[in-house]
Amino acid sequence: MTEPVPAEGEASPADPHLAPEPAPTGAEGIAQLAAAARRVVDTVVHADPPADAALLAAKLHAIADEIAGSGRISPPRWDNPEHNRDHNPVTGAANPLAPPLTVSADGTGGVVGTATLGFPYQGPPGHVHGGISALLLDHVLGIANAAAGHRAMTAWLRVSYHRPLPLLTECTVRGKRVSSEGRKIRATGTISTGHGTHVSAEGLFVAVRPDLA
Ligand SMILES: CCCCCCCCCC(=O)SCCNC(=O)CCNC(=O)[C@H](O)C(C)(C)COP(=O)(O)OP(=O)(O)OC[C@H]1O[C@@H](n2cnc3c(N)ncnc32)[C@H](O)[C@@H]1OP(=O)(O)O
Repeated sequence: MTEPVPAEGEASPADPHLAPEPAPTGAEGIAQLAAAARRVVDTVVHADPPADAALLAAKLHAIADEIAGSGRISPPRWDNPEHNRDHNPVTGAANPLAPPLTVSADGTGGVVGTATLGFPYQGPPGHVHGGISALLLDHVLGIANAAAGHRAMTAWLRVSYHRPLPLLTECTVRGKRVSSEGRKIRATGTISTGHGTHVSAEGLFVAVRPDLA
């Protein structure tokens, strides 16, 4: 069947270029750039080397130069929640390294997040690198502590790998503060899929000194 032809000067609703989204600003714009950069990384990691790789690399450098031309954000500060939230490598919408994991309260005093990890996070073939699992748990336990009112640094984290965590499979990351004693906070967490628990962790965190927080 032939598509109806729009009258002269009339935008065709089928053509996305004729009805562009309003230009994003601020955090939304950075999140959009980060999502595009994430896609570039994911594509590059499992691409066959293209014949024109040098040309494509030059184009990517030109794009990076153009983005850098708009300047840089101010240095990170402990008391800047926007930086902490948007730029971290786990949940940060502004960080192309972040899957990103989306985290919210789990209704029982802990926090829960989901993510589907692709090839940039691969360790054993077809499975997530153990260091990435530790990263996710470290951060989610930190968020669980923050949600319970404690901004704290990891003193130690003990991670147990029960079974390999598959790539390209939605996983659920949970964290919960279990106790506090002075500035010392203990928290635990898991990474699971429909097949059960793959990774678990427990950690000791120490509340950030008041002169830093
Ligand atoms: C919305 C926000 C969400 C944020 C989520 C972010 C999560 C990010 C998690 C991270 O990745 S944090 C980065 C990785 N961790 C670090 O870089 C920490 C490096 N270490 C330090 O900065 C300090 O060693 C530390 C803050 C952990 C403790 O130094 P302090 O000078 O503040 O504390 P102090 O040494 O006085 O110790 C306080 C208590 O903790 C105990 N402690 C400290 N480190 C310990 C350790 N490693 N093992 C066992 N206990 C430890 C210490 O014995 C003592 O116990 P008591 O009160 O019973 O005497």
